[in-house]
Amino acid sequence: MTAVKTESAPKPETGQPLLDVRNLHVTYGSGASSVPAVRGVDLRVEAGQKLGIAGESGCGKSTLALALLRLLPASATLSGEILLDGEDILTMKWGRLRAVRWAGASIVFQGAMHSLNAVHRIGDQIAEPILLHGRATPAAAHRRAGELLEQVGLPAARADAYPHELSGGQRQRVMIAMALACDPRLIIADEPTTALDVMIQAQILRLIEQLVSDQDLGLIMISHDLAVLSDTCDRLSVMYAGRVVEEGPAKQVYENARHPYGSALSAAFPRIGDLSSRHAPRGLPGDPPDPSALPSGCTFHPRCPAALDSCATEDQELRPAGPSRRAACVLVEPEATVTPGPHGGTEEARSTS
Ligand SMILES: Nc1ncnc2c1ncn2[C@@H]1O[C@H](COP(=O)(O)OP(=O)(O)OP(=O)(O)O)[C@@H](O)[C@H]1O
Repeated sequence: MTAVKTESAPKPETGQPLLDVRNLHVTYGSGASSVPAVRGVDLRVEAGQKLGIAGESGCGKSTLALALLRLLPASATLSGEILLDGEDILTMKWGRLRAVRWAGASIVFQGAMHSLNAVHRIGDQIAEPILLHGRATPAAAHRRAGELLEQVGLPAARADAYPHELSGGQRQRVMIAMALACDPRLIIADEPTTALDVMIQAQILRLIEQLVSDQDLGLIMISHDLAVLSDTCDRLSVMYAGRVVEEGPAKQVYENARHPYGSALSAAFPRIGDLSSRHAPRGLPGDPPDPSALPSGCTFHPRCPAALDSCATEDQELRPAGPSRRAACVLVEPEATVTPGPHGGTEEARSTS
């Protein structure tokens, strides 16, 4: 992985956020076969704030999550800034980066069975980052592992179990305990409830919410499911083809997306128990583009039911779309709403008030 410095954006006037990502680009490979997976993403997370990142498979969400802690393979080139408490992760020396991983920010990956080591007891696995960071003696680290298990709703005695002795939901709780082991300020959860059944999914989401609020942590939660994110998070960023195309307060983005892609994604993911006409599930035809062969103009235009002729040639930047909201669509004005139309298209309603 290569980090390339680019020109800094101006510093905000107000207090420094916990995480401030500026103009982040990630490209896999080089030359004609390069894959621009993340293209100029800006994000901010304050302590105690929960940011959801939504988008279909292939939109660059996991690449973004891994980039935040420089966990990408060597073929990835990064540029921009990732300021965690004001320190740039991209230019950090290795020693400092090792200290920041787990203790500054930690990641809960999807699929706990693959992330846990099958041949080690879970208590040892939770204690490992504590020992690696020299935070405690082996005995104290194991005591702490038991406390962490209790914090995530498991008996401390489960520390002696192997991963295969636990259910999927219990293993995900272990992953969360491990992520908390070195008292990070930011948790990045990449599809933390994928592959869990709906009841367990809800329990894990409530657990994450509780821990984040009790410990005043920042949270980035990644999912393709806009309904889940809108229930859990304060703000949402919707990604398409490596870019954020819409951002704003979570419930507003879910209920009344301004970008036709946000609108289509919210229609595709109804809330459980909310299959009213407003949120009857509707499929979004087609697939996100191959990042190595992006369409011209707005990358969503080939799938967009509201596309104008100009969308095939003119790219759109994020623009204000209401208080604390932005969207990258030519149809969007601060007072405008783009709502799903009766046939799966979108209708634009501009308020004159
Ligand atoms: N190691 C890699 N080398 C080359 N291309 C990659 C690599 N990892 C991911 N990509 C490509 O980068 C793009 C973004 O992938 P990424 O996994 O970040 O998307 P995603 O939105 O997280 O999707 P998913 O939810 O399926 O994980 C995809 O086109 C993917 O094929």
